[in-house]
Amino acid sequence: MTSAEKPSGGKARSSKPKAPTARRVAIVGANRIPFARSNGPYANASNQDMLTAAVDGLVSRYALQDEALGEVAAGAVLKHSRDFNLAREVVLGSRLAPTTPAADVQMACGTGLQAIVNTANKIALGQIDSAIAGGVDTTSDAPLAVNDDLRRVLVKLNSAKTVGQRLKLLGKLRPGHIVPEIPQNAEPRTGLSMGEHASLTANSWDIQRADQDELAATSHQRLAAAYDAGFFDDLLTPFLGQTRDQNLRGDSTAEKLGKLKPVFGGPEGTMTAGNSTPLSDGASAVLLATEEWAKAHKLPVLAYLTFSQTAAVDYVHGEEGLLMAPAYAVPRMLDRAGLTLGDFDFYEIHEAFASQVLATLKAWEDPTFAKEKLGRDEPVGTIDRAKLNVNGSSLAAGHPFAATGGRIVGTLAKLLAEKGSGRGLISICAAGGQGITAILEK
Ligand SMILES: CC(=O)CC(=O)SCCNC(=O)CCNC(=O)[C@H](O)C(C)(C)COP(=O)(O)OP(=O)(O)OC[C@H]1O[C@@H](n2cnc3c(N)ncnc32)[C@H](O)[C@@H]1OP(=O)(O)O
Repeated sequence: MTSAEKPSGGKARSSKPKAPTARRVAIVGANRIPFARSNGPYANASNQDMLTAAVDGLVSRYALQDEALGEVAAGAVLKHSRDFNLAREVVLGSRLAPTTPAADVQMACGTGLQAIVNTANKIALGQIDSAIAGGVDTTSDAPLAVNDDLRRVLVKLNSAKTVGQRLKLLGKLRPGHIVPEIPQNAEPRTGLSMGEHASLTANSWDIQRADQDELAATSHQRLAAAYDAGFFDDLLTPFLGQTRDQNLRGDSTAEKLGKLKPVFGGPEGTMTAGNSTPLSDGASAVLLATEEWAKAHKLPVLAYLTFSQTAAVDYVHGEEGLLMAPAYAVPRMLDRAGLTLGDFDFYEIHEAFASQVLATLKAWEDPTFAKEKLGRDEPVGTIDRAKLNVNGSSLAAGHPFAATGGRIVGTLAKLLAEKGSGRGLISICAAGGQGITAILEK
């Protein structure tokens, strides 16, 4: 080491450098605002407003006023350019100490869980002791961009030095320049919407309409029952008058859902507004820490985050469905954890579309998928449906993209805390052909 490389302050330390050690990562708490339908009660709320409400809900519940956490990590799928580091803006607008560092995360619908895993890894490696992680999304306040031609003129106008230069540039403006670029719920590389992609997958896996409607009705019924039982009382902060997820219809039945018209896949399609998630607004946040931090703050541990995995599929050149990456991520994660698909008390599979959940379950049960796609002699396994999304999921709650990970982690951590022991599996599909999964244990 040259003298210039020595740590400031003079002598190099004599003590042995510490090797990074894996520490247990505790889920200490979770909070979200009720989810709302697009252009509903949160139509005038921004991503910052909603995520700050979710974070400040944790601050109130766990007495974190002026607390400097190790990090806040969060993101949004759709966000304005003013929110370039949305997480940091949320810290500065919250009641946490402004000295809490913050990082922005983006992995489409995997954003919330990816933010949680990022901070969990830092806690495990001894880099931080506590964190809040989560996500937010609004389809009501989606950013509209000016089109490229107008942008070029405006940028040049900003640096024009003379009146003549400005007038010349203004003379280039055409009526078509004012047409904004509206964000599309579509894959940039295929131009197909998430629903159209899911419909192709539903056809290739032969997913029946009646099974999709049954799954959607169950999601509504279970979420309504969980609200009635008070399950969400300490997981939710009311926001703008909402105390429950606005999309929830506890009286949903497969029969009623069976009457809705197809919205994806043409007139013969099986996917409807009832068995697809609605466009939604909302935010969620999760408090993670070491066991020592939790103990020092006199906070009980709900559950531990023990494993996570990501996977991606080539939906552009290959035959694989856009939202099928969890079918690969889960078996990989099970192998790393030394577990089988049956070794869980709860399964939280994000319901982007009922058909997508059913296609994933079918892939895990399929010997050909196991052999040809996973290189396994046996299928991954079958899930006991009684343990799947026991308190409802995205079809009923709604799906503000980046907020779904925190909703699921909070729900599962509380389920495990109530049970007192056990293990839960989380699986989330994401745009871009990606998937992220995790295991929580108590
Ligand atoms: C992004 C990622 O990274 C990964 C992912 O998660 S992919 C998933 C991303 N999310 C999406 O793509 C969102 C997809 N959803 C949509 O685009 C829209 O919600 C949609 C096109 C499916 C429907 O939109 P819409 O037509 O505005 O729905 P909406 O008007 O609310 O409902 C249509 C009808 O169904 C009815 N309906 C909906 N849910 C019902 C239920 N549970 N029970 C009974 N009826 C129901 C409504 O009452 C309505 O009936 P009327 O026409 O008689 O009023």
